[in-house]
Amino acid sequence: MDSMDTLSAAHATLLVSALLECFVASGWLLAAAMLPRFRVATLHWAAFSLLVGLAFFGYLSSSHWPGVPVYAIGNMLMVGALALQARGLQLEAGQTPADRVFITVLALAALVQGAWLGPEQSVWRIVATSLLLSGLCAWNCVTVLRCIHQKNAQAPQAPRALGVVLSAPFALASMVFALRASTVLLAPERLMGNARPDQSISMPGALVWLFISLCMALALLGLVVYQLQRQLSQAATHDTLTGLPNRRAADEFLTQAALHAQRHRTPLSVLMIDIDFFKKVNDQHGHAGGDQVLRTLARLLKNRARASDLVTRWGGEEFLMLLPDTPLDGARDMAEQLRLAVQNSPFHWQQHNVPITISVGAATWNSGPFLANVLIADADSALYRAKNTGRNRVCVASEVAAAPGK
Ligand SMILES: Nc1nc2c(ncn2[C@@H]2O[C@H](COP(=O)(O)OP(=O)(O)OP(=O)(O)O)[C@@H](O)[C@H]2O)c(=O)[nH]1
Repeated sequence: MDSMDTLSAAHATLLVSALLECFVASGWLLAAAMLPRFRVATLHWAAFSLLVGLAFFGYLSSSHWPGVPVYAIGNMLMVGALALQARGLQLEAGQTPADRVFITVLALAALVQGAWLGPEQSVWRIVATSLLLSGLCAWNCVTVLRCIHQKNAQAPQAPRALGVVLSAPFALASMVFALRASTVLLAPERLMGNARPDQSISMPGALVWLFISLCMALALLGLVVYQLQRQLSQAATHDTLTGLPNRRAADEFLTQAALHAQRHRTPLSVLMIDIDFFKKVNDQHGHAGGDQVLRTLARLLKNRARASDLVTRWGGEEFLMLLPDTPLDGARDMAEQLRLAVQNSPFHWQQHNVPITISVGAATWNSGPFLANVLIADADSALYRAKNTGRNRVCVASEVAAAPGK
Protein backbone atom coordinates (compact mmCIF):
# COMPACT_ATOMS: atom_id res chain seq x y z
CA MET A 1 0.00 0.00 0.00
CA ASP A 2 1.47 3.39 -0.85
CA SER A 3 1.23 6.36 1.47
CA MET A 4 -1.83 7.75 -0.31
CA ASP A 5 -3.71 4.47 0.22
CA THR A 6 -2.64 4.41 3.87
CA LEU A 7 -3.91 7.92 4.34
CA SER A 8 -7.27 7.20 2.78
CA ALA A 9 -7.59 3.98 4.82
CA ALA A 10 -6.93 6.03 7.96
CA HIS A 11 -9.47 8.59 6.76
CA ALA A 12 -12.03 5.86 6.16
CA THR A 13 -11.43 4.48 9.66
CA LEU A 14 -11.80 7.96 11.15
CA LEU A 15 -15.00 8.50 9.18
CA VAL A 16 -16.42 5.18 10.43
CA SER A 17 -15.36 6.09 13.99
CA ALA A 18 -16.98 9.52 13.73
CA LEU A 19 -20.23 8.03 12.39
CA LEU A 20 -20.18 5.34 15.08
CA GLU A 21 -19.71 7.98 17.78
CA CYS A 22 -22.81 9.81 16.46
CA PHE A 23 -24.66 6.50 16.45
CA VAL A 24 -23.62 5.79 20.05
CA ALA A 25 -24.61 9.36 21.03
CA SER A 26 -28.11 8.83 19.61
CA GLY A 27 -28.30 5.59 21.65
CA TRP A 28 -27.50 7.51 24.83
CA LEU A 29 -30.09 10.17 23.92
CA LEU A 30 -32.67 7.40 23.53
CA ALA A 31 -31.62 5.96 26.89
CA ALA A 32 -31.97 9.43 28.46
CA ALA A 33 -35.52 9.68 27.09
CA MET A 34 -36.49 6.18 28.24
CA LEU A 35 -34.72 5.96 31.60
CA PRO A 36 -35.38 9.10 33.67
CA ARG A 37 -33.35 7.71 36.57
CA PHE A 38 -30.22 7.70 34.35
CA ARG A 39 -31.04 10.87 32.39
CA VAL A 40 -28.27 13.13 33.67
CA ALA A 41 -25.49 10.57 33.28
CA THR A 42 -26.62 9.36 29.85
CA LEU A 43 -26.88 12.95 28.58
CA HIS A 44 -23.25 13.46 29.67
CA TRP A 45 -22.25 10.32 27.77
CA ALA A 46 -24.23 11.41 24.70
CA ALA A 47 -22.29 14.69 24.81
CA PHE A 48 -19.05 12.70 25.19
CA SER A 49 -19.73 10.68 22.03
CA LEU A 50 -20.90 13.75 20.09
CA LEU A 51 -17.76 15.73 20.98
CA VAL A 52 -15.50 12.82 20.03
CA GLY A 53 -17.41 12.39 16.75
CA LEU A 54 -17.04 16.12 16.12
CA ALA A 55 -13.29 15.94 16.84
CA PHE A 56 -12.97 13.10 14.33
CA PHE A 57 -14.92 15.01 11.67
CA GLY A 58 -12.57 17.95 12.36
CA TYR A 59 -9.43 15.78 11.96
CA LEU A 60 -10.93 14.36 8.74
CA SER A 61 -11.55 17.71 7.16
CA SER A 62 -8.39 19.39 8.46
CA SER A 63 -6.96 19.68 4.94
CA HIS A 64 -9.95 21.87 3.99
CA TRP A 65 -9.15 24.35 6.74
CA PRO A 66 -5.69 25.69 6.04
CA GLY A 67 -4.53 27.97 8.81
CA VAL A 68 -7.11 26.71 11.28
CA PRO A 69 -5.51 24.78 14.19
CA VAL A 70 -7.91 21.88 13.68
CA TYR A 71 -5.81 19.47 15.74
CA ALA A 72 -5.63 21.83 18.69
CA ILE A 73 -9.43 22.23 18.57
CA GLY A 74 -9.83 18.45 18.18
CA ASN A 75 -7.63 17.86 21.22
CA MET A 76 -9.72 20.30 23.25
CA LEU A 77 -12.88 18.48 22.14
CA MET A 78 -11.38 15.14 23.22
CA VAL A 79 -10.34 16.47 26.65
CA GLY A 80 -13.77 18.10 27.08
CA ALA A 81 -15.46 14.85 26.01
CA LEU A 82 -13.54 12.74 28.51
CA ALA A 83 -14.17 15.30 31.27
CA LEU A 84 -17.91 15.02 30.51
CA GLN A 85 -17.68 11.23 30.56
CA ALA A 86 -15.96 11.44 33.95
CA ARG A 87 -18.59 13.87 35.27
CA GLY A 88 -21.43 11.58 34.12
CA LEU A 89 -19.74 8.62 35.78
CA GLN A 90 -19.32 10.51 39.04
CA LEU A 91 -23.00 11.45 39.04
CA GLU A 92 -23.95 7.85 38.32
CA ALA A 93 -21.73 6.71 41.20
CA GLY A 94 -23.54 9.14 43.51
CA GLN A 95 -20.45 11.31 43.95
CA THR A 96 -20.34 15.11 43.88
CA PRO A 97 -18.89 16.08 40.49
CA ALA A 98 -15.34 17.42 40.79
CA ASP A 99 -16.09 20.43 38.58
CA ARG A 100 -13.03 22.40 39.78
CA VAL A 101 -10.75 19.59 38.65
CA PHE A 102 -12.51 19.40 35.27
CA ILE A 103 -12.17 23.16 34.76
CA THR A 104 -8.48 22.98 35.72
CA VAL A 105 -7.91 20.11 33.27
CA LEU A 106 -9.67 22.05 30.49
CA ALA A 107 -7.65 25.18 31.28
CA LEU A 108 -4.43 23.13 31.22
CA ALA A 109 -5.44 21.57 27.90
CA ALA A 110 -6.15 25.03 26.43
CA LEU A 111 -2.79 26.27 27.73
CA VAL A 112 -1.01 23.32 26.13
CA GLN A 113 -2.71 23.87 22.76
CA GLY A 114 -1.95 27.60 22.86
CA ALA A 115 1.65 27.26 24.04
CA TRP A 116 2.66 24.66 21.44
CA LEU A 117 0.42 25.56 18.52
CA GLY A 118 2.78 25.20 15.54
CA PRO A 119 3.60 21.98 13.65
CA GLU A 120 7.19 22.09 14.90
CA GLN A 121 5.95 21.96 18.51
CA SER A 122 3.46 19.16 17.91
CA VAL A 123 5.59 16.71 19.93
CA TRP A 124 5.00 18.61 23.17
CA ARG A 125 1.39 19.26 22.34
CA ILE A 126 0.70 15.58 21.67
CA VAL A 127 2.63 14.43 24.76
CA ALA A 128 0.90 16.85 27.13
CA THR A 129 -2.58 16.25 25.68
CA SER A 130 -2.13 12.47 25.72
CA LEU A 131 -1.07 12.61 29.37
CA LEU A 132 -4.17 14.64 30.27
CA LEU A 133 -6.38 12.18 28.39
CA SER A 134 -4.60 9.25 30.06
CA GLY A 135 -5.23 10.79 33.49
CA LEU A 136 -8.94 11.32 32.79
CA CYS A 137 -9.33 7.70 31.60
CA ALA A 138 -7.51 6.41 34.70
CA TRP A 139 -9.85 8.48 36.85
CA ASN A 140 -12.88 7.00 35.07
CA CYS A 141 -11.48 3.53 35.65
CA VAL A 142 -11.27 4.20 39.40
CA THR A 143 -14.78 5.75 39.46
CA VAL A 144 -16.31 2.64 37.83
CA LEU A 145 -14.51 0.36 40.31
CA ARG A 146 -15.65 2.46 43.26
CA CYS A 147 -19.23 2.62 41.96
CA ILE A 148 -19.54 -1.18 41.74
CA HIS A 149 -17.72 -1.65 45.06
CA GLN A 150 -20.01 0.85 46.84
CA LYS A 151 -23.21 -0.69 45.49
CA ASN A 152 -21.99 -4.17 46.39
CA ALA A 153 -21.16 -3.09 49.92
CA GLN A 154 -24.83 -2.01 50.33
CA ALA A 155 -26.23 -5.30 48.97
CA PRO A 156 -23.82 -7.81 47.43
CA GLN A 157 -25.13 -8.94 44.08
CA ALA A 158 -22.54 -8.60 41.38
CA PRO A 159 -19.65 -10.99 40.93
CA ARG A 160 -16.30 -9.44 41.90
CA ALA A 161 -15.12 -9.71 38.29
CA LEU A 162 -17.82 -7.29 37.09
CA GLY A 163 -15.99 -4.22 38.42
CA VAL A 164 -12.79 -5.36 36.71
CA VAL A 165 -14.54 -6.05 33.39
CA LEU A 166 -16.43 -2.73 33.35
CA SER A 167 -13.39 -0.66 34.31
CA ALA A 168 -11.01 -2.45 31.91
CA PRO A 169 -11.76 -0.29 28.81
CA PHE A 170 -10.95 2.86 30.78
CA ALA A 171 -7.71 1.33 32.07
CA LEU A 172 -6.85 0.27 28.52
CA ALA A 173 -7.59 3.77 27.17
CA SER A 174 -5.43 5.28 29.91
CA MET A 175 -2.53 2.98 29.00
CA VAL A 176 -2.91 3.66 25.28
CA PHE A 177 -2.78 7.44 25.79
CA ALA A 178 0.22 7.05 28.14
CA LEU A 179 1.91 4.83 25.54
CA ARG A 180 1.24 7.41 22.85
CA ALA A 181 2.80 10.13 25.02
CA SER A 182 5.91 8.04 25.71
CA THR A 183 6.43 6.85 22.10
CA VAL A 184 6.10 10.39 20.74
CA LEU A 185 8.50 11.61 23.46
CA LEU A 186 11.04 8.84 22.92
CA ALA A 187 10.91 8.78 19.12
CA PRO A 188 9.85 12.26 17.98
CA GLU A 189 11.68 11.78 14.69
CA ARG A 190 9.03 9.30 13.57
CA LEU A 191 6.33 11.93 14.06
CA MET A 192 8.42 14.72 12.55
CA GLY A 193 9.18 12.49 9.55
CA ASN A 194 5.55 12.86 8.49
CA ALA A 195 4.70 15.39 5.80
CA ARG A 196 2.65 17.39 8.34
CA PRO A 197 3.63 16.26 11.80
CA ASP A 198 0.84 18.17 13.50
CA GLN A 199 -1.82 16.56 11.33
CA SER A 200 -0.62 12.96 11.01
CA ILE A 201 -3.37 10.34 11.10
CA SER A 202 -2.12 6.85 11.76
CA MET A 203 -4.25 3.97 10.62
CA PRO A 204 -3.45 1.78 13.71
CA GLY A 205 -4.15 4.78 15.95
CA ALA A 206 -7.59 5.31 14.42
CA LEU A 207 -8.38 1.59 14.71
CA VAL A 208 -7.23 1.40 18.33
CA TRP A 209 -9.42 4.39 19.23
CA LEU A 210 -12.41 2.83 17.42
CA PHE A 211 -11.95 -0.35 19.47
CA ILE A 212 -11.44 1.42 22.80
CA SER A 213 -14.29 3.84 22.26
CA LEU A 214 -16.74 1.01 21.53
CA CYS A 215 -15.49 -0.91 24.58
CA MET A 216 -16.04 2.20 26.74
CA ALA A 217 -19.59 2.58 25.39
CA LEU A 218 -20.24 -1.10 26.15
CA ALA A 219 -18.81 -0.71 29.67
CA LEU A 220 -21.04 2.32 30.35
CA LEU A 221 -24.01 0.39 28.99
CA GLY A 222 -23.03 -2.52 31.26
CA LEU A 223 -23.00 -0.15 34.22
CA VAL A 224 -26.51 1.10 33.39
CA VAL A 225 -27.82 -2.47 32.93
CA TYR A 226 -26.23 -3.48 36.26
CA GLN A 227 -27.90 -0.57 38.05
CA LEU A 228 -31.24 -1.32 36.35
CA GLN A 229 -31.02 -4.96 37.34
CA ARG A 230 -30.32 -3.93 40.95
CA GLN A 231 -33.31 -1.58 40.91
CA LEU A 232 -35.62 -4.27 39.52
CA SER A 233 -34.44 -6.84 42.01
CA GLN A 234 -34.82 -4.29 44.85
CA ALA A 235 -38.37 -3.49 43.70
CA ALA A 236 -39.27 -7.20 43.49
CA THR A 237 -37.96 -8.09 46.94
CA HIS A 238 -38.54 -4.94 48.99
CA ASP A 239 -41.57 -3.13 50.33
CA THR A 240 -41.74 0.42 49.01
CA LEU A 241 -43.31 1.94 52.14
CA THR A 242 -40.84 0.72 54.76
CA GLY A 243 -37.89 -0.32 52.58
CA LEU A 244 -37.87 -3.69 54.36
CA PRO A 245 -37.58 -7.00 52.48
CA ASN A 246 -41.04 -8.22 51.48
CA ARG A 247 -42.76 -11.58 51.82
CA ARG A 248 -41.04 -12.96 48.74
CA ALA A 249 -37.61 -12.11 50.18
CA ALA A 250 -38.70 -13.64 53.50
CA ASP A 251 -39.59 -16.91 51.73
CA GLU A 252 -36.17 -17.03 50.06
CA PHE A 253 -34.33 -16.20 53.29
CA LEU A 254 -36.37 -18.81 55.17
CA THR A 255 -35.39 -21.50 52.62
CA GLN A 256 -31.69 -20.61 52.97
CA ALA A 257 -31.88 -20.31 56.77
CA ALA A 258 -33.65 -23.69 56.97
CA LEU A 259 -30.89 -25.37 54.92
CA HIS A 260 -28.30 -23.82 57.22
CA ALA A 261 -30.23 -24.85 60.35
CA GLN A 262 -30.63 -28.45 59.13
CA ARG A 263 -26.98 -28.76 58.09
CA HIS A 264 -25.59 -27.27 61.32
CA ARG A 265 -28.35 -28.62 63.60
CA THR A 266 -29.14 -25.18 65.00
CA PRO A 267 -32.61 -23.87 65.93
CA LEU A 268 -34.42 -21.40 63.70
CA SER A 269 -37.08 -19.08 65.17
CA VAL A 270 -39.64 -16.76 63.67
CA LEU A 271 -41.59 -13.90 65.23
CA MET A 272 -44.93 -12.82 63.77
CA ILE A 273 -45.49 -9.22 64.89
CA ASP A 274 -48.78 -7.35 64.51
CA ILE A 275 -49.72 -3.81 65.55
CA ASP A 276 -52.65 -3.70 67.97
CA PHE A 277 -55.77 -1.81 66.91
CA PHE A 278 -54.01 -0.37 63.88
CA LYS A 279 -57.34 0.36 62.24
CA LYS A 280 -57.93 2.97 64.96
CA VAL A 281 -54.60 4.66 64.10
CA ASN A 282 -55.75 4.96 60.50
CA ASP A 283 -59.17 6.18 61.56
CA GLN A 284 -57.77 8.83 63.94
CA HIS A 285 -54.71 10.02 61.98
CA GLY A 286 -55.55 9.10 58.42
CA HIS A 287 -53.74 6.67 56.13
CA ALA A 288 -50.65 8.91 55.99
CA GLY A 289 -50.40 8.81 59.79
CA GLY A 290 -50.75 5.00 59.68
CA ASP A 291 -48.01 4.81 57.04
CA GLN A 292 -45.70 6.89 59.24
CA VAL A 293 -46.30 4.51 62.16
CA LEU A 294 -45.43 1.54 59.91
CA ARG A 295 -42.20 3.25 58.81
CA THR A 296 -41.20 4.09 62.41
CA LEU A 297 -41.94 0.57 63.61
CA ALA A 298 -39.94 -0.92 60.71
CA ARG A 299 -36.95 1.23 61.70
CA LEU A 300 -37.27 0.26 65.35
CA LEU A 301 -37.44 -3.47 64.56
CA LYS A 302 -34.50 -3.24 62.18
CA ASN A 303 -32.37 -1.32 64.69
CA ARG A 304 -32.97 -3.94 67.35
CA ALA A 305 -32.38 -6.99 65.15
CA ARG A 306 -28.99 -8.72 65.01
CA ALA A 307 -27.03 -8.61 61.76
CA SER A 308 -27.92 -12.24 61.09
CA ASP A 309 -31.68 -11.68 61.63
CA LEU A 310 -34.07 -10.61 58.91
CA VAL A 311 -36.93 -8.18 59.50
CA THR A 312 -39.57 -8.31 56.77
CA ARG A 313 -42.92 -6.71 56.12
CA TRP A 314 -45.19 -9.71 55.85
CA GLY A 315 -48.18 -7.66 54.73
CA GLY A 316 -50.48 -4.89 56.02
CA GLU A 317 -49.55 -4.15 59.61
CA GLU A 318 -47.79 -7.51 60.08
CA PHE A 319 -44.03 -7.99 60.27
CA LEU A 320 -42.13 -11.28 60.26
CA MET A 321 -38.73 -11.60 61.90
CA LEU A 322 -36.50 -14.55 61.11
CA LEU A 323 -33.97 -15.40 63.81
CA PRO A 324 -31.36 -17.98 62.75
CA ASP A 325 -29.46 -19.89 65.47
CA THR A 326 -32.07 -18.86 68.05
CA PRO A 327 -33.89 -21.29 70.39
CA LEU A 328 -37.46 -20.66 71.54
CA ASP A 329 -36.31 -19.05 74.82
CA GLY A 330 -34.12 -16.60 72.93
CA ALA A 331 -36.96 -15.83 70.53
CA ARG A 332 -39.33 -15.20 73.44
CA ASP A 333 -36.80 -12.85 75.08
CA MET A 334 -36.25 -11.00 71.84
CA ALA A 335 -40.03 -10.68 71.30
CA GLU A 336 -40.49 -9.37 74.83
CA GLN A 337 -37.72 -6.77 74.34
CA LEU A 338 -39.35 -5.63 71.12
CA ARG A 339 -42.78 -5.42 72.72
CA LEU A 340 -41.43 -3.24 75.54
CA ALA A 341 -39.39 -1.09 73.15
CA VAL A 342 -42.48 -0.38 71.03
CA GLN A 343 -44.63 0.33 74.06
CA ASN A 344 -42.05 2.77 75.43
CA SER A 345 -41.08 4.43 72.15
CA PRO A 346 -42.75 7.64 71.09
CA PHE A 347 -44.56 7.39 67.74
CA HIS A 348 -45.43 10.81 66.38
CA TRP A 349 -47.64 12.09 63.61
CA GLN A 350 -48.08 15.82 63.01
CA GLN A 351 -47.20 16.76 66.58
CA HIS A 352 -49.57 14.09 67.92
CA ASN A 353 -48.33 11.29 70.11
CA VAL A 354 -49.60 7.98 68.72
CA PRO A 355 -49.43 5.24 71.39
CA ILE A 356 -48.57 1.93 69.77
CA THR A 357 -48.36 -1.62 71.10
CA ILE A 358 -47.66 -4.90 69.37
CA SER A 359 -48.63 -8.52 69.84
CA VAL A 360 -46.07 -11.19 68.95
CA GLY A 361 -46.31 -14.90 68.17
CA ALA A 362 -43.05 -16.89 68.31
CA ALA A 363 -42.28 -20.35 66.92
CA THR A 364 -39.08 -22.37 66.61
CA TRP A 365 -37.84 -25.20 64.44
CA ASN A 366 -35.42 -27.50 66.24
CA SER A 367 -35.23 -30.81 64.47
CA GLY A 368 -37.06 -33.11 62.06
CA PRO A 369 -38.19 -32.23 58.54
CA PHE A 370 -38.49 -28.51 57.99
CA LEU A 371 -41.85 -27.19 56.79
CA ALA A 372 -41.79 -23.43 56.39
CA ASN A 373 -45.56 -23.09 56.16
CA VAL A 374 -46.00 -25.07 59.40
CA LEU A 375 -43.49 -22.87 61.22
CA ILE A 376 -45.25 -19.72 60.00
CA ALA A 377 -48.68 -21.15 60.85
CA ASP A 378 -47.41 -21.92 64.38
CA ALA A 379 -46.18 -18.35 64.83
CA ASP A 380 -49.49 -17.13 63.42
CA SER A 381 -51.59 -19.16 65.86
CA ALA A 382 -49.36 -17.99 68.76
CA LEU A 383 -50.03 -14.42 67.58
CA TYR A 384 -53.74 -15.19 67.43
CA ARG A 385 -53.56 -16.31 71.07
CA ALA A 386 -51.71 -13.12 72.03
CA LYS A 387 -54.46 -11.07 70.38
CA ASN A 388 -57.24 -13.08 72.02
CA THR A 389 -55.71 -12.90 75.48
CA GLY A 390 -55.55 -9.12 75.67
CA ARG A 391 -52.97 -7.93 73.07
CA ASN A 392 -49.64 -6.19 73.86
CA ARG A 393 -48.15 -9.55 74.74
CA VAL A 394 -45.94 -12.38 73.51
CA CYS A 395 -47.15 -15.96 73.06
CA VAL A 396 -45.01 -18.90 71.95
CA ALA A 397 -45.90 -22.00 69.97
CA SER A 398 -44.79 -25.41 71.20
CA GLU A 399 -41.53 -26.57 69.62
CA VAL A 400 -42.94 -29.94 68.66
CA ALA A 401 -45.74 -28.45 66.62
CA ALA A 402 -43.26 -27.00 64.12
CA ALA A 403 -41.78 -30.38 63.36
CA PRO A 404 -44.65 -32.74 62.67
CA GLY A 405 -42.32 -35.41 61.35
CA LYS A 406 -40.49 -35.68 64.63
N1 LIG B 1 -51.86 3.19 56.68
C1 LIG B 1 -51.83 1.92 56.32
N2 LIG B 1 -52.74 1.07 56.79
C2 LIG B 1 -52.68 -0.22 56.42
C3 LIG B 1 -51.72 -0.69 55.52
N3 LIG B 1 -51.92 -2.01 55.34
C4 LIG B 1 -53.00 -2.36 56.09
N4 LIG B 1 -53.48 -1.28 56.77
C5 LIG B 1 -54.60 -1.16 57.67
O1 LIG B 1 -54.38 -1.97 58.83
C6 LIG B 1 -55.66 -2.16 59.42
C7 LIG B 1 -55.71 -3.56 59.99
O2 LIG B 1 -56.90 -3.64 60.69
P1 LIG B 1 -57.37 -4.95 61.42
O3 LIG B 1 -56.99 -6.16 60.60
O4 LIG B 1 -58.80 -4.79 61.77
O5 LIG B 1 -56.46 -5.05 62.69
P2 LIG B 1 -56.27 -4.05 63.89
O6 LIG B 1 -57.13 -2.85 63.80
O7 LIG B 1 -54.81 -3.79 63.99
O8 LIG B 1 -56.73 -4.91 65.09
P3 LIG B 1 -55.98 -6.11 65.77
O9 LIG B 1 -54.93 -6.61 64.82
O10 LIG B 1 -57.02 -7.12 66.02
O11 LIG B 1 -55.37 -5.57 67.01
C8 LIG B 1 -56.71 -1.90 58.34
O12 LIG B 1 -57.41 -0.72 58.65
C9 LIG B 1 -55.89 -1.70 57.07
O13 LIG B 1 -56.49 -0.73 56.22
C10 LIG B 1 -50.77 0.25 55.02
O14 LIG B 1 -49.87 -0.06 54.22
N5 LIG B 1 -50.86 1.53 55.45
